[in-house]
Amino acid sequence: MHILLAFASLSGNTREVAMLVRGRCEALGHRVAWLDVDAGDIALALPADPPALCLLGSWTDNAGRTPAEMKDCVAALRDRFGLPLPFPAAVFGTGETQWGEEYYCGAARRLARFFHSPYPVLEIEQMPHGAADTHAIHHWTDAVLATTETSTTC
Ligand SMILES: Cc1cc2nc3c(=O)[nH]c(=O)nc-3n(C[C@H](O)[C@H](O)[C@H](O)COP(=O)(O)O)c2cc1C
Repeated sequence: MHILLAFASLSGNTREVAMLVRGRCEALGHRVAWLDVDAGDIALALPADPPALCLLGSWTDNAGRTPAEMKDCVAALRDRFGLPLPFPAAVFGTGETQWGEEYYCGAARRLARFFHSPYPVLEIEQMPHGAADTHAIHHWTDAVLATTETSTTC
């Protein structure tokens, strides 16, 4: 499958998760377009053709909010492909429970709601630590890919 992986990362935690997700997708033979939304003009970096699947990753800003750069990415996706998106979106995020359960990974939860994501949200506390987090990331990626492949083939 052709997959778009777009992420926002202020200090590197979400980028680390994104790298593990990309590695897993590529190991399973998928083509991943990598989009760091902080790196420049998002509209220019978006692929012209719709991908089979979009993976969105974000850190969470103050009190459960979506960072501005990720909001720009959402607007660019809307402008390029229309809403609802003609492909599914799966969302992962990093956050810190010290902000309170209601705000923990709030951006990832908001994005999943906004795009009516049919997948569970992957939530990682700060950066991925050790085998348990790596396993959770691989398990989530595998489940998203398997569900998408099942729903796009007959
Ligand atoms: C100003 C600020 C506000 C934050 N607010 C929240 C929050 O409401 N909920 C949360 O889960 N994490 C919050 N965090 C924590 C970050 O989302 C978390 O450290 C994340 O892993 C950072 O990811 P990054 O390294 O990819 O930028 C906040 C961090 C900062 C700097």
